[in-house]
Amino acid sequence: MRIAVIGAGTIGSAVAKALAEEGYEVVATRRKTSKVMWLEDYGVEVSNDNKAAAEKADIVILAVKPNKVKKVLEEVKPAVEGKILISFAAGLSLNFLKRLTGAKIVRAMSNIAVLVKESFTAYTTDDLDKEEIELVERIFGAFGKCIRVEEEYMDAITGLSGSGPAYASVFLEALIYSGLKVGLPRDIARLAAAQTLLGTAKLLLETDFHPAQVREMVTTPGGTTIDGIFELEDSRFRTAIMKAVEAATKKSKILSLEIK
Ligand SMILES: NC(=O)C1=CN([C@@H]2O[C@H](COP(=O)(O)OP(=O)(O)OC[C@H]3O[C@@H](n4cnc5c(N)ncnc54)[C@H](OP(=O)(O)O)[C@@H]3O)[C@@H](O)[C@H]2O)C=CC1
Ligand SMILES: O=C(O)[C@@H]1CCC=N1
Repeated sequence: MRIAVIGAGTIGSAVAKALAEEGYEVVATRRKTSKVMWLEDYGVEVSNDNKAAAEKADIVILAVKPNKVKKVLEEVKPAVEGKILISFAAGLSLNFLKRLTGAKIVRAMSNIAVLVKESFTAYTTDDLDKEEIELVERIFGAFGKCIRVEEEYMDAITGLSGSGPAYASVFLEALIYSGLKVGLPRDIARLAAAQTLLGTAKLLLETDFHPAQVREMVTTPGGTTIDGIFELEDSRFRTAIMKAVEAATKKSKILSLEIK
């Protein structure tokens, strides 16, 4: 199975590395190839020839920015005819992508945790048979967890879990920073913050606890946590997160309108 990753930038290079580590034959393209020569250490072939890469591949993954998709698809159109084409471009619909190629389209949204095989990938398609779905899910399995969803959810997924590592990182940065404020050394603050977020996420994934239950379990009456929660509520922390996800979702929706 040979996979071409077109657009080996932030997410494309992470995807190429993850697939190569899983044993797939991978070619990754971008114009400034010097920036990703490190991928060769993982057995990835690096190239600046999208057309040749797509021609030789069984499956093509598109990881260029949304505003570059049209140009790249014009270039590789004959080469991807009838092949599975997975697009990671935010906002671009199945219909938009289908109008540009005769490929079997999968619209997907992953996140940067591909780098540690803990990504969340949601995808939608109406072109693939059962075997092809299995194939695509095996590919996404190299990145972490994956689910198939209706296309109507893809913009919301983009706003929540595609962009999510950025929100989580802002929260982590704030936790680490506050650790410094209350006197912790940097390395201890970093470890305490990251492990706490990881542990809490695991609690949700491995038990049936609702986050509100976890919050209640931690909040000892008259104890320390309630003083922290009081400050968070006063700062409308949950409203801020909801506004962030809503704004990113809206942006995903307008991207395809902008790139008509
Ligand atoms: N970053 C993330 O966490 C996520 C991003 N995405 C999606 O992935 C896509 C890429 O995002 P991101 O990785 O952040 O962006 P980057 O800018 O880091 O990567 C895009 C890459 O595309 C390359 N590129 C541009 N034009 C061409 C071309 N004609 N042929 C081949 N390669 C080209 C660029 O390299 P060069 O200039 O050298 O050609 C660049 O490295 C977007 O559509 C985004 O919506 C999806 C999920 C998560
Ligand atoms: O910011 C972006 O547009 C991309 C899509 C999801 C994460 N990064």
